[in-house]
Amino acid sequence: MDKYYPIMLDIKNKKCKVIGGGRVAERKVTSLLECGAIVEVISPFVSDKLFKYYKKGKIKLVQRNYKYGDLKGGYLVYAATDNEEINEICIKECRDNEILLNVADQPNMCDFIVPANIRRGDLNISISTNGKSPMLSKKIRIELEKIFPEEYKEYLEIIGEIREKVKEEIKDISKRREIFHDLVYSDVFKRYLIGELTDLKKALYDMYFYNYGLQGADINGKKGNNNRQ
Ligand SMILES: C[C@@]1(CC(=O)O)c2cc3[nH]c(cc4nc(cc5[nH]c(cc(n2)[C@H]1CCC(=O)O)[C@@](C)(CC(=O)O)[C@@H]5CCC(=O)O)C(CC(=O)O)=C4CCC(=O)O)c(CCC(=O)O)c3CC(=O)O
Ligand SMILES: NC(=O)C1=CN([C@@H]2O[C@H](COP(=O)(O)OP(=O)(O)OC[C@H]3O[C@@H](n4cnc5c(N)ncnc54)[C@H](O)[C@@H]3O)[C@@H](O)[C@H]2O)C=CC1
Repeated sequence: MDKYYPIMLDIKNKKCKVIGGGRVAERKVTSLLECGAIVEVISPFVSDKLFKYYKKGKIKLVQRNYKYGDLKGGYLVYAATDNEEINEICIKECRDNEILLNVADQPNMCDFIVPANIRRGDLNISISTNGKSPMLSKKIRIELEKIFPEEYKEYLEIIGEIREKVKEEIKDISKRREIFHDLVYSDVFKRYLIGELTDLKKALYDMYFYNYGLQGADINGKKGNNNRQ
């Protein structure tokens, strides 16, 4: 049975607490900030980057050792010290208060683990090895970044926009599904990536209108040619 259930969690404006201020804490804090969390770091010493975050008002800093009680009100907690005693107290506090916990150096004590992640606008690709090899997660992330370039952001924006239109304009669910299939499986985006097309938005809209708007006099019936694969 898989221990971990992958979900996309909305942590905007949620209080997330990180114990420790080293390289690992820094990585966790950075991704928490990217998702709009309210971040508090508890650590006697913090890295330069974390101190900059504090100076810019991006995080709250409690500059001392962690003690039981500090995690009150936390939504997610990360223990990123190199200290097993601290982990133990923190684990107890989180268990007592049903707070979800990530322990950087004790995967067996984690309620959740952090995957390697690629963002292309609203496209999110996460990779996890269930803790077996974070280095492998990182390597796969780097490989996938080449396969899924930045342009996916724009592509997804456009097909998301067209999808909303289709949902409004076309009542027949199976027809809608066909249109979404064609938008995603056509070679338009591939041609844009290799420079054969310059205006992606126009090409995708043209495809939609040609196949389902202008050509099909009856929007739910007749259909023009499409590039179904
Ligand atoms: C279980 C987990 C818990 C958690 O942290 O959530 C965990 C645990 C541990 N990591 C360790 C080591 C390393 N971690 C990295 C990197 C990352 N670690 C991340 C996640 C996770 N790490 C979770 C599982 C993810 C999964 O399921 O695959 C990533 C993906 C996400 C992130 O942290 O943001 C991020 C890559 C981000 C990116 O670049 O894309 C590197 C690589 C490097 O530093 O270059 C190394 C050194 C090489 C190696 O060991 O593989 C150690 C041993 C420490 C020691 O040796 O003492 C432990 C503890 C243990 O295993 O006992
Ligand atoms: N999960 C992951 O992705 C990885 C985990 N690790 C493990 O994570 C742990 C942390 O790694 P690094 O950030 O590189 O270590 P680090 O030594 O750079 O940072 C540890 C931080 O903990 C703080 N700290 C120590 N005692 C504390 C206390 N009582 N209360 C609050 N803060 C305290 C220190 O001030 C320091 O800022 C290590 O045990 C390491 O083995 C290491 C690499 C990756």
